[in-house]
Amino acid sequence: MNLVELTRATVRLGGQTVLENVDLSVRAAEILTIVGPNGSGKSTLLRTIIGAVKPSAGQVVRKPGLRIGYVPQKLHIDPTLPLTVRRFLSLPEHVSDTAAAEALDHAGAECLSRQQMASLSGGQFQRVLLARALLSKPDLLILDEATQGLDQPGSAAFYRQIETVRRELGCAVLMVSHELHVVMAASDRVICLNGHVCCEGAPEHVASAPEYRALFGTGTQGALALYRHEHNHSHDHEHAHDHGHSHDKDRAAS
Ligand SMILES: Nc1ncnc2c1ncn2[C@@H]1O[C@H](COP(=O)(O)OP(=O)(O)OP(=O)(O)O)[C@@H](O)[C@H]1O
Repeated sequence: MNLVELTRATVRLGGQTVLENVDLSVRAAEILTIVGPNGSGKSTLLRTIIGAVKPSAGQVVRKPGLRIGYVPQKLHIDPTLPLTVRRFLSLPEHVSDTAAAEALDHAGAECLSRQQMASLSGGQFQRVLLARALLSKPDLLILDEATQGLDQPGSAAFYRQIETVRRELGCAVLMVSHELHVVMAASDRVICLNGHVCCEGAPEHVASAPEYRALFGTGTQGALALYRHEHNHSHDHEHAHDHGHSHDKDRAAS
């Protein structure tokens, strides 16, 4: 069974139709990315998937017992508040030292436990938010513009960590980002949204679809061509899902 299944989901907010007849499935262990221009309904779609927004028509079915981990865009913490990473992970519910250490380890933040939240860099802060999302051992990890404010190497490193998380924990990942070529290269499947699903499929397929080009132009073609080339020559790499050329992807991204 798919983790989440939307069937002809329509969402109206404030008298406006934000999503119309959206069909979407999230499959186990896949990395699925939603791209779309500003105001195209990406955040609303995530909120519908989580269950925070109810569709006015159509259906949303979540796998029974589905555990969702959510990494927000940002979280404001009063910089004058003394709060270590370890204590932050135990808010609002206490977690064991072992669980906290494991989550930090998976998020690539194992050495941050004793640091003050206020002293973290943007990239370290996002990794701590990722660790917090992993505490619930999610089947589905959702990231909404989780690299906003990070520079390009920082974002690329964060997406590499997401690929590692998926490989180590086997969770599905659903993300929204404006960094089209970086996230698309890291995805198994891409959905292009503009109130409705314009097109979907493998990153290469979406990047060359007329609907996608009409919305975003052809700016990502070079990066995706490089990605496809590397992908086709990845036989000597270790993991089917770890395309094994993250550095090439970073280069493509820069
Ligand atoms: N609670 C709400 N009430 C009324 N309108 C809303 C509400 N939430 C979102 N909208 C409208 O729905 C549309 C889609 O918003 P949404 O935030 O889902 O888009 P988005 O693709 O995530 O945008 P961005 O890329 O700018 O973050 C916008 O026109 C927005 O004004």
